[in-house]
Amino acid sequence: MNQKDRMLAGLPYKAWLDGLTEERTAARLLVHQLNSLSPDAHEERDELIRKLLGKTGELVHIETPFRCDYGSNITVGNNFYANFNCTILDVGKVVIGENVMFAPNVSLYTAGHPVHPDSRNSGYEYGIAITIGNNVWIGGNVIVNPGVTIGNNVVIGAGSVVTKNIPDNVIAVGSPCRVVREITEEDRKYYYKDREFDVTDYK
Ligand SMILES: CC(=O)SCCNC(=O)CCNC(=O)[C@H](O)C(C)(C)COP(=O)(O)OP(=O)(O)OC[C@H]1O[C@@H](n2cnc3c(N)ncnc32)[C@H](O)[C@@H]1OP(=O)(O)O
Repeated sequence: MNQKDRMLAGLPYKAWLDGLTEERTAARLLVHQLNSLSPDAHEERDELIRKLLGKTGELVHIETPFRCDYGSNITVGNNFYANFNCTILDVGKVVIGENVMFAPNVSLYTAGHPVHPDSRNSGYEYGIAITIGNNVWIGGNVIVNPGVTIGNNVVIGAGSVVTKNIPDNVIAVGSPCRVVREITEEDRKYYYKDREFDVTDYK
């Protein structure tokens, strides 16, 4: 296995060997182009995002600045929105489902280093895949750590550090992020706390 195969398999690998530095440089050039676009350059932005990311659904809107390591290890489903300053360290695979929204400053870190200083100084590091389900809203300033899977129909509260898997149909918050409650049919009525929808095209 070369270092890229090791990286994508979640094994310890060296990030500067076997063409990985060159791949990151190529991605950084695309990211730089993306982040330098005029806000009204909608088509160019869409094209660059599709060139940068591995696979993308139909509607994908990423506000700039956006940062990632490779881009090619990120798969995004249909109807994805990321607000300003999203950082995805995709040395491991990142799979994002359909209808997913990120608030500002969301960071997905597949990358990490051994905790023992001697092991860390060996230069070996790792990437462990992150998976995010369908219909997920991630609040502002959330960090998702290596290896985490977030289920379907989940809300992650602002400022959370997600260190463990989160099941389907829940609200989870905090550092470390923990489930606070299930999302139920009762929630359908409200748009914010106890404020009910007053519109006719959605109830
Ligand atoms: C140079 C670079 O760019 S690196 C890329 C960026 N990557 C990162 O920033 C990842 C940083 N990694 C972390 O935060 C990791 O969680 C580490 C290294 C601290 C994990 O250390 P470990 O010894 O494996 O801790 P472990 O995962 O077993 O967690 C122990 C407890 O601390 C909690 N915990 C772990 N990390 C955090 C955190 N960052 N914030 C809050 N709680 C945390 C866990 O939930 C767990 O809680 P519990 O005992 O209540 O279940």
